[in-house]
Amino acid sequence: MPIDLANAQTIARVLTEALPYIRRFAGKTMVVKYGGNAMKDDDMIASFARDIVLMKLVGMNPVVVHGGGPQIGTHLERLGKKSEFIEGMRVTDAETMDVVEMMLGGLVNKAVVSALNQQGGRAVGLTGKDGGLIRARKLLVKGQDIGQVGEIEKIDPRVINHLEAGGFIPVIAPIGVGENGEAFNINADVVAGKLAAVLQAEKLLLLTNTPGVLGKSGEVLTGLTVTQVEDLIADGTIHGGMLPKIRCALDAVNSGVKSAHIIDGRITHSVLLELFTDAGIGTLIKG
Ligand SMILES: Nc1ncnc2c1ncn2[C@@H]1O[C@H](COP(=O)(O)OP(=O)(O)O)[C@@H](O)[C@H]1O
Ligand SMILES: CC(=O)N[C@@H](CCC(=O)OP(=O)(O)O)C(=O)O
Repeated sequence: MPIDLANAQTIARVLTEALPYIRRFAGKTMVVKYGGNAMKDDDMIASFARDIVLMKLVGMNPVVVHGGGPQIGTHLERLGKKSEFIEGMRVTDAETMDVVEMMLGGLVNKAVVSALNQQGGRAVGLTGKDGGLIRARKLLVKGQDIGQVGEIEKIDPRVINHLEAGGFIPVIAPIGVGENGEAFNINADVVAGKLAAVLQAEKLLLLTNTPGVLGKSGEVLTGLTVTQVEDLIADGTIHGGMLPKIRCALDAVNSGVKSAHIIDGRITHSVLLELFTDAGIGTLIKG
């Protein structure tokens, strides 16, 4: 079959345009948080997996932290349990904690691992219990006990470093371990933010189900300062699941992560669009 020269040249042009970004980011750690809302179907997961495997193959070190809030919710409903959220955190009794550990550490983690391996990656799934990765203690939300919800006490990144050195892609479920070996449910954004800080990542990418942080008229906000964010929280423009996201993005950039991005994980190849274009997509938060 004769070569379609125009098409081949377009592919060559796209590849060479990506070259400066590939050079800039080679060897750099990128923490990518993949929210449960952005993994609604197999095509979405496959497209995400291709982006991550490509990042790895061109020399970056992607570390994936996944959520699974909607998946936990669906399973709890099947069991006749309704969830309550306070400040974006799921109130987690003992029975809910079992479901969280089953869904995040089991089904969701393995779906992401499997999708990455299907695309030619070598992914390894972990929870914060593995290798003592995430040490946690009970989180009190405004002084209130909301069950087995954890805050991070310490991250020991050695297991991640070993995996990276061996060419593996770590895929982390946001479950922490307490001092007595008990499991804690931790918001995935919080885990991603802290991990990005500990690893001194180049970027923290938070993939969700909105085009970014939206203002009052539905416009995508970008280049937000701490004061602007506090105002948007105070007047209710930022609420619910966006609260932990924006807070951990700010914490990450204040702890040395070069930039944090809240992007639409429903868009095909959103990760590559963010990494390989000057303008990027979604909401950028810089230190
Ligand atoms: N200002 C805002 N801009 C965008 N989304 C917002 C805002 N305030 C609240 N949200 C809510 O936050 C949600 C994203 O958080 P969440 O549902 O926890 O997603 P994920 O599962 O990706 O972590 C959005 O779908 C939206 O309902
Ligand atoms: C304490 C807390 O709320 N934990 C979350 C953990 C999963 C998560 O964060 O998932 P998404 O990123 O998909 O929202 C939960 O139980 O839903």
